[in-house]
Amino acid sequence: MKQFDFGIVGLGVMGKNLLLNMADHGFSVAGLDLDQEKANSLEKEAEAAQDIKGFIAAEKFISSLKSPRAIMLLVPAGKPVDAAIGSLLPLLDKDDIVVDGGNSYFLDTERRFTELAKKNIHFFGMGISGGEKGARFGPSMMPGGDAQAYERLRSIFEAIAAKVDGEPCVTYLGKGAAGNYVKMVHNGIEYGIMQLIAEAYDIMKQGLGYPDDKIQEIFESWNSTELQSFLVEITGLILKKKDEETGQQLLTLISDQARSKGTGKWTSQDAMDLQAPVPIIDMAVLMRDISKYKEERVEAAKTLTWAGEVETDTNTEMLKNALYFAMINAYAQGMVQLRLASEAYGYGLNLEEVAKIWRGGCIIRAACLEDFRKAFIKAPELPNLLLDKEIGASLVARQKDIRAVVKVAVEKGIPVPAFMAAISYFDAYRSERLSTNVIQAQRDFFGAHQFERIDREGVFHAQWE
Ligand SMILES: NC(=O)C1=CN([C@@H]2O[C@H](COP(=O)(O)OP(=O)(O)OC[C@H]3O[C@@H](n4cnc5c(N)ncnc54)[C@H](OP(=O)(O)O)[C@@H]3O)[C@@H](O)[C@H]2O)C=CC1
Ligand SMILES: O=C(CO)[C@H](O)[C@H](O)COP(=O)(O)O
Repeated sequence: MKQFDFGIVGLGVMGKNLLLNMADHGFSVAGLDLDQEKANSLEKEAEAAQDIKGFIAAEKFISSLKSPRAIMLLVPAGKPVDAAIGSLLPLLDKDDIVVDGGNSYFLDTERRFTELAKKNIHFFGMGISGGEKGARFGPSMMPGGDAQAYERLRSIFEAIAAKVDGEPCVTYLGKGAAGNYVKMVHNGIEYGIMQLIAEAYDIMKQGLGYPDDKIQEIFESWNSTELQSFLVEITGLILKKKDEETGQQLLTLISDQARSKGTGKWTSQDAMDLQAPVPIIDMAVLMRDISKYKEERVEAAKTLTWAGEVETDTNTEMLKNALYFAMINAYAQGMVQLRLASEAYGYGLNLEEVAKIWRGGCIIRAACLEDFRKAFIKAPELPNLLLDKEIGASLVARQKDIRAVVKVAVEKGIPVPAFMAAISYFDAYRSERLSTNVIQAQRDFFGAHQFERIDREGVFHAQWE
């Protein structure tokens, strides 16, 4: 039987393209997937000269690989990785190498390393970036952990990696789960930049009222300036794409509910543990979260209306109103967390009672807690205090003042991140439509992650170029 140099488990977006890339570089490769169609499509897409075979039976796949074996997992992070390892493990031999090329949580990688080491199997995590095209024609790869095992595979990875000035975009990064950790933070930065681009788009669209073709030209031109980057480049291309059926700009038909797979959230969570402030990444994660509250946003848009132009200066009365506005938003956010925690952990919390006992004695006691209590008596299932008629009206009446305070603070260079977070949360929550459709389009462009549309049911993938 033919013996292959390298095997990949999971023939989806990344696995299939990495195998084709390896075959381009003269390696003989085999792939395993649970789905016969995917195994077939791998062979169909290969060129005659390429040495590629697809399998759906783990035994045949494993016995087709040269020993000691080199196998990479490219299956979704979490349980599928453990399931894939579980199915391979009885078939592996001492000194075989298993590389997890997916976006696994770094502590899962540490655990898997320990478990596989007991069986004398080398295991290491290697984050991979570049999406579908990167995998096919040259990704950036971030290995860490077992340095000797990496060394055995280095020539393959260096051959298939992207090159800059002749240097491959892959190098051993450090011990343990360093590879997955670096890729996690890469994705956190990715989230931050995608959110910033979406905001820049929104400022041009809503704030300056530019037509779509002008915004497209601006993004395209920015890519020839100091902003040159993959994400700016693809945004220019995304804005160009017309929907084949309606002839409209496809972006405007994409749902603004942004999906995510976890790496951005983990970046924020671990940054908090390390006391590493990453507020842009935090904001990017929470904007994807807020985007999910579509029904509430549509509802809030009806009552929490914009109050018009703001003052150019501020005074203590305005500051008092701004502080009240921001404080109410802080309570509203905490109450939403309690409601969700109650559902998730089965606490059976009654938020009216929480508001009641917080009215006195505790550090956050305040006159407004009586208003919250009344709001929850009126509507025990109230999803967010901002949706209460009286509370909402009290915020609408004060919004000009917090906007003025933030404006003055920004002009004078005074850090007011909590005031900014309050007004940003309010504005995001009262947005019937957010610019997170840009994020959904970007995710589909680079990673074939698919998107929902506003004019029909289902999930879609576009050929963006
Ligand atoms: N798409 C992207 O842009 C990028 C993805 N990644 C990461 O790479 C990994 C793979 O992503 P991607 O290729 O997009 O995912 P896909 O969902 O496109 O592909 C995963 C494939 O793995 C198969 N699979 C799942 N479990 C097993 C198993 N036990 N044995 C064999 N095959 C299995 C799936 O089959 P089935 O569908 O039938 O379940 C599917 O074909 C993930 O961790 C992802 O986060 C990293 C960088 C970029
Ligand atoms: O790793 C990637 C890109 O570098 C993947 O495309 C990842 O899925 C992106 O994260 P998310 O799906 O949460 O937007």
